[in-house]
Amino acid sequence: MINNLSKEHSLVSEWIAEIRDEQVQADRMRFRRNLERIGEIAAFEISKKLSYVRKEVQTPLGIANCKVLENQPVLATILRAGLPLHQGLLNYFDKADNAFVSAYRKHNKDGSFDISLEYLSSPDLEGRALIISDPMLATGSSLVKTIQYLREEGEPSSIHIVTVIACTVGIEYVRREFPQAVIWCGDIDDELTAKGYIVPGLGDAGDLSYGSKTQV
Ligand SMILES: O=P(O)(O)OC[C@H]1O[C@H](OP(=O)(O)OP(=O)(O)O)[C@H](O)[C@@H]1O
Ligand SMILES: O=c1cc[nH]c(=O)[nH]1
Ligand SMILES: [Mg+2]
Repeated sequence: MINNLSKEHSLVSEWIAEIRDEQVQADRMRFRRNLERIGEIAAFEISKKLSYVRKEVQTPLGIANCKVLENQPVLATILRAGLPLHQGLLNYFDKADNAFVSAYRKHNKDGSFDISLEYLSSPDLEGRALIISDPMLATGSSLVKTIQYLREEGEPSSIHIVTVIACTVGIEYVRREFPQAVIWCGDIDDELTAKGYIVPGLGDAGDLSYGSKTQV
């Protein structure tokens, strides 16, 4: 299942226009904050799909019958571009547990690349709602490999994928591998370059958030 957060008119469209805009991108703080804001909106939408239990809360004047999350989700993200989006999710799911994975494109001499996964820090995922964020879903290889890796830490009760710009081919790959996962995206683009960049996309989300890195 796929939910496009800009299908309805909302501020998400305005923030996506800003993160795509090469002039606005010069302001790295705004770029990161816009990713974070989209994470906050995604958290609110996902929160409507989770389970709640009744809880009696003592107010200064009486007892209120409230609803609270039955279980806290696990928020996972992929270093490094995932960090601002993850922070947005964590701003709302403030009691969540967290998982971090390092996945990056290791470039070969012929211009092709493999996804290198070197670091994983995760709680037991058995029976938990897993919300995994990465702003760019291009070929889908990073997400697919990351989810395979994370599932070794236990089988989640549900998987939500939060991304900002998703490419059609990557969405299809992720859906084939994990038909049970729900994808939340900010916008969908159809084109992918031979080097795996989304067009029009926004460029390199990691570099735009944190600066360029030496080629690996
Ligand atoms: O769908 P895919 O084709 O796998 O591409 C998407 C991945 O590429 C980017 O990370 P990148 O490798 O640029 O690392 P970075 O976050 O350090 O910039 C992005 O944040 C995703 O993790
Ligand atoms: O277009 C793309 C593809 C992968 N990663 C990015 O940051 N941008
Ligand atoms: Mg990058």
